[in-house]
Amino acid sequence: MTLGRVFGLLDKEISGYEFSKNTIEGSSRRLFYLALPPSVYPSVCKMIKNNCMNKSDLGGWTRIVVEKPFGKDLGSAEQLSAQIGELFDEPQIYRIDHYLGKELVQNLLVLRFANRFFLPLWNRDNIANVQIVFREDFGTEGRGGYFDEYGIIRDIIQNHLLQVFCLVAMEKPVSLKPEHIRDEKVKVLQSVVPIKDEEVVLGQYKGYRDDPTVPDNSNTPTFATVVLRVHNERWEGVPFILKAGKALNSRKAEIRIQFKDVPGDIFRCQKQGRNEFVIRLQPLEAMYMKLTVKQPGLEMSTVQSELDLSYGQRYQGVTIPEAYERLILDTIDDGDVKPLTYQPGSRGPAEADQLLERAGYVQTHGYIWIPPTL
Ligand SMILES: NC(=O)C1=CN([C@@H]2O[C@H](COP(=O)(O)OP(=O)(O)OC[C@H]3O[C@@H](n4cnc5c(N)ncnc54)[C@H](OP(=O)(O)O)[C@@H]3O)[C@@H](O)[C@H]2O)C=CC1
Ligand SMILES: O=C1O[C@H](COP(=O)(O)O)[C@@H](O)[C@H](O)[C@H]1O
Repeated sequence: MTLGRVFGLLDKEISGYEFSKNTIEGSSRRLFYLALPPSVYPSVCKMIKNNCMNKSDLGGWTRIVVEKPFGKDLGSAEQLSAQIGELFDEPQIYRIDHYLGKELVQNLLVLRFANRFFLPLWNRDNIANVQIVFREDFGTEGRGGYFDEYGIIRDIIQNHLLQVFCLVAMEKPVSLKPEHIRDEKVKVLQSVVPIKDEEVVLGQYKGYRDDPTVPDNSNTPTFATVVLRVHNERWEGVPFILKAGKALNSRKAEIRIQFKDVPGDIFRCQKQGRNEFVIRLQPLEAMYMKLTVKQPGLEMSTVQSELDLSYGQRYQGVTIPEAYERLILDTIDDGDVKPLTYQPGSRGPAEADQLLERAGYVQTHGYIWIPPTL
C-alpha cells in the first residue's frame, strides 16, 4: 500500500469520527502530534498536507506538533523549518519541549518574579554557581538507534536543560506573553560565551555499545557536564553547570543554586556547607533551602537544616499534571571528541565532579536530611 493511500485511510478514519460527533465539515480541529524521528517529519507533514487537512474553513483548523530534537545543528534545523514551513503556516506549527510542561519548570517565573526576597539575591553578588542536572538510572534501552544519532547533548542539554537555564538566568519579561518570554530567553542565550573545551566532560557508560542498534565504534556521549558562562551584568563570573547522564546511580532532575559564603563568618560554620536553594523537578517535586541554624540545645553550635516545600506533603490530594499533559548548541564543538568511559550505575566520570570543583561548587559533607513523616 502506498503512503498516500495509508494517509487517505487515516483521513477517512478521522472524518468518520468527526461525522459520528455530528461535526459540521470544516469546523473540526485536527491536531497531529508527530511522535517520530525528525528525519521523517518532512515526508509525514507532506502526507498530512495532501491527505488529512481539515477540509473547509468554518472555524476549524489543522495543526502539527513536533518534538525536539529539531534537526542536529543550525543547518539541519533551518532546513527542517523550511521544509515544514512550505507546507504549513507558522501558527500551525508547534515545536515543543516537554520539560517546559513540568510543574516546577512552570513555577520558575513565579518563584523568581513574584517573591520579593529572591529579587536582590538572584545575581553574581550572592550566587556562587548554579547547577542544572538531569540524571537517569537507566541506559538507552531499546532507543540506541535514535540516541546514537543525537547523543546526550542534543537529547537533553541543548533543549531541556537550556530551556531551564533560560528561565533561571533571563531578565524579567515585559509580560507573560510567549513572545516577551522568548525575547528574554534569546537575550540571555546571546550572552552565553562559547564553551571552552576544558569546561566540558563527556562520558559513555560501559556496555552502551553492546546495544545491537549502536555501532561498535560509537563515540556518542551518554553523559556530559558543560559549564556555561554568561557575559552580562547579572551573571558575569557565575558558572552555570549543565549536567546530564544516562545509566547513572540515581534518577533526578534539579536546579541547585549555591550561594556564596557569608563574609566575616563569626560562627566558623562554613565547613557545614553553603546556603543552597534546590528546586527538584523530579521525582517528587520539591524545593528546599539549605541553611545554617543553631543546633537546638544548650550549646551554641550550628547545624545545616532546610526550609522545605515538598509538594507531596504540602499539596496532598493535588494531582500534578504530567509534562505532556500540559503541553505538548551549537556552541558545543562537533569535533571528534572521545567520551570518557564510566561504570553504569555510577555518578558518571569522576572528571565531571572535578570540573564542578574547579568551577567553584563546594560539596557539603555530613548533611543528613531527616525526611518529615506525612
Ligand atoms: N524535600 C526533600 O525531598 C528534601 C530532600 N533532601 C534529600 O536529602 C539528600 C541530600 O540533599 P542534598 O545535599 O541537597 O543533595 P545531594 O547530597 O544528593 O547532592 C548535593 C550535591 O553534591 C553532589 N554530589 C553528590 N555526591 C557526590 C560525590 N560523591 N562527589 C561529588 N559530588 C557529589 C550532587 O551532584 P549531583 O547533582 O550530580 O548528584 C549535588 O550537586 C538528597 O537525597 C535530597 O533529595 C534534602 C532536603 C529536602
Ligand atoms: O526527551 C527526552 O526525555 C526523556 C526524559 O524525560 P523525563 O520527563 O522522564 O525526564 C529521556 O529519557 C529521553 O532520552 C529524551 O529523549
